[in-house]
Amino acid sequence: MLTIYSDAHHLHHGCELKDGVLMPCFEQPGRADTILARVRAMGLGPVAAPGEYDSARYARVHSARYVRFLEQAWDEWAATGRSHDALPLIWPVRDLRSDIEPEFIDGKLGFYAMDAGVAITAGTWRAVSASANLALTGMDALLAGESSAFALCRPPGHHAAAEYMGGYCYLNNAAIAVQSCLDGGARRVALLDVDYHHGNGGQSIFYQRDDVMFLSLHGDPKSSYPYFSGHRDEAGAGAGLGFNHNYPLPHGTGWPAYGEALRHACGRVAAYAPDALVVSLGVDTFKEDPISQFRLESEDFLRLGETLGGLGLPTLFVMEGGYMVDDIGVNAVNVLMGFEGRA
Ligand SMILES: NCCCCCC(=O)NO
Ligand SMILES: [Zn+2]
Repeated sequence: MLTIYSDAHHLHHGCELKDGVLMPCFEQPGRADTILARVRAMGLGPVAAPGEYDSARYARVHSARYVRFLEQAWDEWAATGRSHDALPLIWPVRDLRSDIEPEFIDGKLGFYAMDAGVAITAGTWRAVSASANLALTGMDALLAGESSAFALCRPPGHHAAAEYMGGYCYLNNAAIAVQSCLDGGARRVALLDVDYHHGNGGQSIFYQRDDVMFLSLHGDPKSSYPYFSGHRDEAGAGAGLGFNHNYPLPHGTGWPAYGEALRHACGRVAAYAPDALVVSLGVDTFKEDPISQFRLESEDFLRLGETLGGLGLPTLFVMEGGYMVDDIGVNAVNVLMGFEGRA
């Protein structure tokens, strides 16, 4: 399996406000480094650098003004004389106005964010755009005939929606790849999110469309981040009604229940008969993950990959979450090995 990787991710490692404390973000460079080392140790396949793409490709799923915000945010922040990480401090919730984009950077940060898990630093834009380019490069490989590819994206993207960032995510790498697949001639694409946290961004972007089926297995939002999306009754809207499927699962979920939900989701994918499958691959479903509450073991990720391989679809894996750095390489690559039948 081809892996797409860039060292540019080292340019980004901000702080986050977690449990009321400002701390180094759990979404750290060692995550991608550990996965890359495992890719190489297991001989998964060639490792390629990403191609260069115009930011207009990101604007196929994000708004142009949001992409411009991401590109310019650090400079606008630094122009105020601040050299530390930029974080949102106010959000347009409930009856506050969100129809007028603030001019000042502190207002824009909240206008374009859903939470305080998205620090912006001097290198964030370069890291974020490189991460999206990994996904575009992986999708170009599928469009050129590869049966599968792995975009080792960092930062992740599945919480980012058309006009907001959040949960360590800035550009929705997987959604950008899905749209690129359709722009490349596909009629239908399935986006399956196996990260512990609901992929609210991908759901939101494709919610009213029937050319993308979105499916997500995740911690029940009644008790898991992002808390405000991912319920079972979110079925799509308009032309998209019936093409959005959520599988909220309780704290403590292990492989038996997870595998059952995954097989059900795969049955829906098979019935949809897409031209390609994009997988938002988070491995924070691991039993030792420091910020999540499922109980998957490392061997279960082999089974997860095998189950996806059974679909027989051209498949792009896009890296999302997973924060037990010591085990993230084994767990992520186990999915890919299982997919290839090398379990
Ligand atoms: N800062 C709150 C928790 C963010 C979760 C990020 C993640 O792994 N999403 O998939
Ligand atoms: Zn996650």
